[in-house]
Amino acid sequence: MKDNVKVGLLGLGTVGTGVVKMIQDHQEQLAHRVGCSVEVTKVLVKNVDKKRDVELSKESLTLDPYEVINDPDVDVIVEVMGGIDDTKKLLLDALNQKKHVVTANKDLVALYGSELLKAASENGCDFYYEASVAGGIPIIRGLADGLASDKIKTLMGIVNGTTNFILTKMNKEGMCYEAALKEAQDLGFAESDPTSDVEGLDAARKMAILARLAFSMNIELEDVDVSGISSVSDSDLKHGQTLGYTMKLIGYADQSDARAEVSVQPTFLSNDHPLASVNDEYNAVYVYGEAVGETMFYGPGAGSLPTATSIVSDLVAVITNMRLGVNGKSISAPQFEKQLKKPEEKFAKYFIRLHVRDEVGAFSELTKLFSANSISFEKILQLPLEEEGVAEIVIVTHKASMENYQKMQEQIKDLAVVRSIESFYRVEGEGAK
Ligand SMILES: NC(=O)C1=CN([C@@H]2O[C@H](COP(=O)(O)OP(=O)(O)OC[C@H]3O[C@@H](n4cnc5c(N)ncnc54)[C@H](OP(=O)(O)O)[C@@H]3O)[C@@H](O)[C@H]2O)C=CC1
Ligand SMILES: N[C@@H](CC=O)C(=O)O
Ligand code: NA
Repeated sequence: MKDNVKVGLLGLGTVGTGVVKMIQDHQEQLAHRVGCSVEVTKVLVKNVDKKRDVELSKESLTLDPYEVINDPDVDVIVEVMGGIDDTKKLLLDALNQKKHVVTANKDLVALYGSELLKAASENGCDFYYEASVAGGIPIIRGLADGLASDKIKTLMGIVNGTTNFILTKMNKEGMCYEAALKEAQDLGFAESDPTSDVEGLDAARKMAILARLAFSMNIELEDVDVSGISSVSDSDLKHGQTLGYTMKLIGYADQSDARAEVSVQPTFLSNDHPLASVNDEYNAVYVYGEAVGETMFYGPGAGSLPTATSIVSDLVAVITNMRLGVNGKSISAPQFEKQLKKPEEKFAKYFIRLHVRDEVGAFSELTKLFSANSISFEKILQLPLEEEGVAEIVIVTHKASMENYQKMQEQIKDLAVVRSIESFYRVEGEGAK
């Protein structure tokens, strides 16, 4: 075993800077853990003249990725530059050069994680990606190691800090959506184009990665049903609060009878669900295992040092494997063939807010339609609106199948008493699993 492991870094931005700081500041502890020193020797950047927050020799910076990847002295590549297709090519080239890879890149892992893991194993290399989901929370390791003995039934995650920050500000401080988004951008949580945060794509990528691992099935990004928070209104939040719910953007993954469903959608959580009190930019993943029951992983989902913690812990794992001579030996292929639930196999409760004509028989029309589709009411609110002759009705249903909801949604538009369907949200977290 070498007495000095050399790391090539692709990217020296928010996360890359944290990685260099941690390796430098925790050197003594790292050396004790892995039995050798660890050093960042080559770093890819876009601009070598930019002022950096860490001390690195100017000669270690390069504009050419292949100066890092082809360097025979570099043992491990840490990818913290972002990007998809070009970055995938770089990482495949690195693996083919027998370099181990650690990445924080959720966009890439969600789309090409299986391919990269396969290439790693064929080359006898490690490919680790803890930082790609929920930044500093050890959720990948939690599923892959901590809960390896269990059968995971359900995952529910708040895995996007930006949307959790926005919803918390709207809920607790009455801030408007636009102002809350601006603050999340100013604080640096949001992606450069925040559309992927607010429309749920960032969370969908993370849920695809988690569901693939938890269910050992090749779940792909396109298997995730996605909707974001951009149309959540103050009225929805207010009615939710009245009924004892908190709105969160929830990534939901569940498997029953070897069939999986994965979605990301704004969801009303019962206030007593543990995820309901995860606020601001924090992330959390609730995991229900058949044997263990309920567990929850909580912490910072982004940020320089939290994310670097996961990267450097992955480095510790790679170097430990080097010492033991077992790199690339972990099983990466999924155990099960992918099977997804059909709409008639997906069950949930829903919150529905409608504007209806306030006239005799309106309610009985609604009741007839819901019961024709085998959907029963659990909670109902009716409130007058400012406009004469129009009332707002909020219904929370008992659990029913997605197939029945879809039929009801199609038919409700044709009811003469219904003026508009204002919103429709999943409800979770009430009652036993
Ligand atoms: N920020 C966070 O909290 C989290 C980020 N991630 C992921 O980590 C990765 C990095 O994120 P972050 O540190 O925030 O990103 P930044 O934009 O802060 O940093 C990107 C770095 O990569 C360099 N870079 C980017 N493209 C190229 C290129 N084509 N050639 C050379 N250098 C390049 C930039 O160089 P230069 O400095 O010269 O401009 C910069 O140093 C992303 O995949 C992100 O999704 C994951 C979890 C949390
Ligand atoms: N934009 C992301 C950053 C981390 O992945 C988020 O808001 O969670
Ligand atoms: Na993580």
